[in-house]
Amino acid sequence: TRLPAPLSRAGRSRCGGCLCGPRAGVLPGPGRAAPPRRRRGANVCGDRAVGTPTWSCDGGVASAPGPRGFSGEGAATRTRRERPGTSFLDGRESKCLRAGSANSTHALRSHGAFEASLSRTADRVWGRGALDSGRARPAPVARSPQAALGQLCGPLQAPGAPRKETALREEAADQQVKSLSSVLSRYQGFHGQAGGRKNCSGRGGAVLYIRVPVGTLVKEGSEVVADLSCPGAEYVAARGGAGGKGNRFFLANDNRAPVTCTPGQPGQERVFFLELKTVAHAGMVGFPNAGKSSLLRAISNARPAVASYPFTTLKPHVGIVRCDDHQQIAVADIPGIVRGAHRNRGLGSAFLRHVERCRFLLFVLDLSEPEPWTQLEDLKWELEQHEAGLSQRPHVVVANKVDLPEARAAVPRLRARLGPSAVALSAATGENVEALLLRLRELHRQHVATEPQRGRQPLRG
Ligand SMILES: Nc1nc2c(ncn2[C@@H]2O[C@H](COP(=O)(O)OP(=O)(O)OP(=O)(O)O)[C@@H](O)[C@H]2O)c(=O)[nH]1
Ligand SMILES: [Mg+2]
Repeated sequence: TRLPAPLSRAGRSRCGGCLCGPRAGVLPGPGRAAPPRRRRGANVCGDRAVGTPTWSCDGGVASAPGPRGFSGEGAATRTRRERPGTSFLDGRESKCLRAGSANSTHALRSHGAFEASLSRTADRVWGRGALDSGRARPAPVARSPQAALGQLCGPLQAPGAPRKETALREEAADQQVKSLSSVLSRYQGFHGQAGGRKNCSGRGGAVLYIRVPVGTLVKEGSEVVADLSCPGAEYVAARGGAGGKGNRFFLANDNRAPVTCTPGQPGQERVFFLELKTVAHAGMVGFPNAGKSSLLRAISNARPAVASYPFTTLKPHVGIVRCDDHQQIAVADIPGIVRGAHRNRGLGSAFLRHVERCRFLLFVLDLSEPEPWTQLEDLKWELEQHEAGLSQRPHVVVANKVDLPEARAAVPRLRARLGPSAVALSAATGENVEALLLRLRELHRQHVATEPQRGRQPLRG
């Protein structure tokens, strides 16, 4: 009659007289404790099938495929351990293996010229080497993109653990980038390195910068998470997962030669929508054919298209006006607005978002039209429909085409209606353009005096 195997202190049966715990090839179920680690020199047992996670009492077992070197149930001694790889953890050495974190980013550009969407999927890199018990199994992480959205994958490392490998994904506002067309449709981050021998930590993954134009709004769903409105502004879009723990982490009095490591955690997965709002000091607002593009050509080096048909300009152009005192004023030529634009007439009001960022406005009226002052009322009405208070920003009223006889005749009536501050000029001939530049300079000076100093935002909080 075979006697039942003696019980260990933990209440588990020993096999073959050695001190090992559950038999190799058996996964510890819920509520069942992981096997204790074997002291050096203790007996080893366990049969195993290749590809099945297994345990041995000394913890020197890898995930699939299973390690070699142990065979036979109840084998009394271990004669030699074969290394499954160059970085296999040897029970006689203290080494640190770490898993790098990995991330990848997808971007889907939408139809609009100023919108793009970014999404990321997390990748994972498992630690090389051995996993020996349930304790070393990685925590389950959400796999579906929806479940993983906004998730910072991987727990923070315990004190004393090797340095966390973190890969950052960032967006940086760059003045050299003029549109979102340079933003690619997919980004993949850099992996952290695996740890090495002699207690060496792996190098963290490098920072991947995505350069976007100044004025980019970063949205996550409908929520605005970052407003990169000043040069050099940065936003950490996604963080890499924490690195794995090397076997040094598992060093204990009863385990002087740990051969356990943990894998790195998957990185963060987030989906962004990028929206560009043109940033300029002054925005030119007017009806189609009022002469906005012609005026921008007259006061700056910008060369927007000019034609005698409405809606020549379909996207904003920014020109730089250089003043005598070396100040530079950015002036944006906004596509024409018609009555009912807020009800989607004409080009609609989508591009009015570019006006939101302008510190002051130039209302450009076509003085050759009958009753040009009504244009001003309509323009202000449309701005108010888009955003309350938008029409109240500091502004200059510009009456264009004064070179035409009917326009010149309308100047006194215009002044009577709008006051003497309205600037009557001709973009075509350059008549009285200096008066507009002086007004621009004055508005810019007021803006600089009132605008709070905004420096470069910190990279990490
Ligand atoms: N006579 C005269 N014609 C002008 C003047 N400024 C512009 N024009 C003409 O007006 C027409 C429209 O000029 P644009 O500069 O394209 O007008 P716009 O406001 O940019 O028009 P959209 O881009 O459609 O909104 C062109 O045929 C210009 O030559 C001006 O000062 N005098
Ligand atoms: Mg134009």
